Amino acid sequence: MKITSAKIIVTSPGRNFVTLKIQTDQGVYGIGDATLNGRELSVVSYLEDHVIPCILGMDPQRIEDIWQYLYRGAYWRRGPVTMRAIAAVDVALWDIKAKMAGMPLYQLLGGRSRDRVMVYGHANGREFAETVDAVGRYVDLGYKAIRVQTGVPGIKDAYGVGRGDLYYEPADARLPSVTGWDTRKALNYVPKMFEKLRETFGFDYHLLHDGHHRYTPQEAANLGKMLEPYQLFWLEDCTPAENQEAFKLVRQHTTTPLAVGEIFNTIWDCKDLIQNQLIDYIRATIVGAGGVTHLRRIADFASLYQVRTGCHGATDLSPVTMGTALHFDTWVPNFGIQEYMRHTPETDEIFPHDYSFEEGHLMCGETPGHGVDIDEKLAAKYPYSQACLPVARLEDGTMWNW
Ligand SMILES: O=C(O)C(=O)C[C@H](O)[C@H](O)CO
Ligand SMILES: [Mg+2]
Repeated sequence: MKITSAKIIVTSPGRNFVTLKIQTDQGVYGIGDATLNGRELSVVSYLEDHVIPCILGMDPQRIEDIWQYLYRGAYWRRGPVTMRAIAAVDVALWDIKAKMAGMPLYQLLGGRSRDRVMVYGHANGREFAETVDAVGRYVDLGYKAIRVQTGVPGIKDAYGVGRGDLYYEPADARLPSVTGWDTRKALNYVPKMFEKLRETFGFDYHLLHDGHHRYTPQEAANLGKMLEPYQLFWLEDCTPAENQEAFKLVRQHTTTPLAVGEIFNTIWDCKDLIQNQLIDYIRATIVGAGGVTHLRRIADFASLYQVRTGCHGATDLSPVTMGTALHFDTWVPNFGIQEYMRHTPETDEIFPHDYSFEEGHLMCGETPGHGVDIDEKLAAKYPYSQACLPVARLEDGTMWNW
């Protein structure tokens, strides 16, 4: 069996998506997601210039070998561009293998570990009342777990707020727009928000919060401690994780569960965090961390330390990643939760899929493969349009982490 062609489809139904379609000499094709929000064309170039020429003629059944070839063979390892390109190939090959086997992907991975996959949605508001209303809408939609971000008085465009409710989109301008940050103001406001939410909705719902890399380890420890009475499912990205040791300080001071990893590319980014049990949930995802082949390696390693999965699932990950992640989540023994921000109806139309939502859970379908396809004619109607993620500055103008 041979790979006969590989084609890249860029489409922008409100946001950019990069999809790789691999064709074989047996007439079976597979698709993979290669979207890197705000840097889409860099992955397109990496695929076109360096990856596709190498894989043409290879045997698509040799998924592991092709993964190793693309990872080791480049000599230059890791990084978001390289690992997304590898992920796109890997997912397309798993799609092909599962289609050839006539099985939904989760069966190839080892079969079902659960009936359905608990997901969390994103609620946000500019202040308390609006945020409480937003959470209420998610409760009405049936969600059992809700990530909550709130505007903070005095902070311009606080992270995760005011960029859409069901269809959140942070990449909003050709050049990065400038948002603000003030840790003191956030620390004053965020715990009060969760107090209000627990008063209103009780403790039956899972609540989550994303610090989006804004706090120092000491500040993150303080936040985690203040949030303890509200029993969060997790506090995400409470401090930047390039220095994995930084989480020791946070861990020593709080029992609030910690999640990290949506920007991780390989097992090496989280090795110390996992083996030192500094986190509870690993957020690495299919498209970000080298596809099914590598994410499985991370999850298996994490299982040794009782760290559970919580795959990134923002809308900049296309339905191809969501569909594949749901097969992965259905199989993976140490599953925690799956993030689920809804794609717009236009996006769903371009990417027909067989997964479905019910009572706060997603279910993958039984179609052979990962269950997601692409309508190329429709995709062509939405040409690429450059959009960048914002940046953040402190009040005195200092650059901070967005
Ligand atoms: O979904 C999350 O937890 C995020 O932090 C979303 C990111 O800001 C988004 O994926 C950036 O493109
Ligand atoms: Mg996040």
